[in-house]
Amino acid sequence: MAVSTVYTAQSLHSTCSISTPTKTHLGIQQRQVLFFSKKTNRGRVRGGEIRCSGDTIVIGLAADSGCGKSTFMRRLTSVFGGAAEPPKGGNPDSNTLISDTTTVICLDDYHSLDRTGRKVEGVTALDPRANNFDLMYEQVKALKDGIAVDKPIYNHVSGLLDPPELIKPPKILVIEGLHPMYDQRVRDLLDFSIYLDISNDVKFAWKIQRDMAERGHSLESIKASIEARKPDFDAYIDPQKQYADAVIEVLPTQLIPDDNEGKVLRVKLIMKEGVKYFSPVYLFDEGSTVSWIPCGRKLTCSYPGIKFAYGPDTYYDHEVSVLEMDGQFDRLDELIYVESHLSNISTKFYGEITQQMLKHSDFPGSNNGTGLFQTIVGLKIRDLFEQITASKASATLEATKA
Ligand SMILES: Nc1ncnc2c1ncn2[C@@H]1O[C@H](COP(=O)(O)OP(=O)(O)OP(=O)(O)O)[C@@H](O)[C@H]1O
Ligand SMILES: O=C(CO)[C@H](O)[C@H](O)COP(=O)(O)O
Repeated sequence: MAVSTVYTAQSLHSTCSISTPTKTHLGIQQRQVLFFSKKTNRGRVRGGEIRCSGDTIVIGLAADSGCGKSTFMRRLTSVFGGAAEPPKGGNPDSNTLISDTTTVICLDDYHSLDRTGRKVEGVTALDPRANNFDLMYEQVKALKDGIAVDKPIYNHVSGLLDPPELIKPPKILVIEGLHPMYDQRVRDLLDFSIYLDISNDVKFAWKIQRDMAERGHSLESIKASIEARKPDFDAYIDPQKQYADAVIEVLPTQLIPDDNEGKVLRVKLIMKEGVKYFSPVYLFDEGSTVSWIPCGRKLTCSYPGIKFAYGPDTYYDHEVSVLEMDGQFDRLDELIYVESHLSNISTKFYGEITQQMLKHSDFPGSNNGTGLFQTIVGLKIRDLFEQITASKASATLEATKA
């Protein structure tokens, strides 16, 4: 049946269309509703069907394991205020984090093979054959359409697939994990996508630090696990960065010749041009090529100092703007000096980036470009969300007037 008019009902918090041939006004339509299910977001009206699409925006965050996704998610959630918690009263090993505005689901939950299954089949978790992309697509689409889903849980403690958990459509759904941009159907549902591109040397250093200190793994077993994953990482995970709207690339510093300590990092924020609702951040002058050493009277820098760069470039044949920071901050409160030279940062007040960075100074990467750029991307996502919401609201208003 053809959709002929747009229906808005305050109780539904979504935009709904009715397949009736007559153009009707809100009051009449409310009398026409015969049945409506909030679970499926569908119902019947006299002479037709009602279908609602939700207001959920979907963000994809791709990276290999141990590359800072959880840290990034904590920064993003904090931009919206409120803490993110696992679903109340649910599975204690749930991978989901829910706050007032955001729900973060981990795509490991769509592993179709559990740990034993992968061993038997001889595949890694990065291999598409170990993941259920049909279900991932159906459930992300349902949530985007405002429909709750029973999502499976992959239990990282037991290595088994646990009974599903109910996920309701949030304002912002973040799908984070190995493959948010691998399947074109899922990719097409994303309103914005991010790839955390950690160079091999840095990834190795982070993994050793975490898996040895926190998980009791030996150096040899960590090396073996990284080597075993590498071919599948190169084949299935890394290529997704070509689709990302923003890439945070983490490399060894260039400020220390032949550095092999991996403590000082050079971080690039690669921002695609022409993405709807996203205007890349710039330093001093949009579109110019800039190199800036901010150390001196207003920014304290110990060895090896700090260097920023900004300029246009191409990335996988796309036009991009790249902002780069090499080095680390000695005093986070002085970050305001750098912040005041950046534009298009989508802050709500002067110094918001600095405030966010100070608030989470204990998070990994708070003194370097990883923390700074993750915070900036968080602010850009808030801005994108506000723009999409405003544009949907005005489209609905126009449609009800028609
Ligand atoms: N910006 C950073 N600077 C330094 N170390 C970092 C940074 N981000 C993450 N790490 C290190 O990497 C480890 C993994 O980070 P995090 O838990 O955020 O990654 P993840 O991608 O969510 O991992 P997983 O998918 O395996 O759960 C941290 O314990 C920390 O040691
Ligand atoms: O790449 C991963 C994503 O986090 C994990 O290795 C994958 O999910 C398998 O988990 P586990 O090692 O706990 O069985």
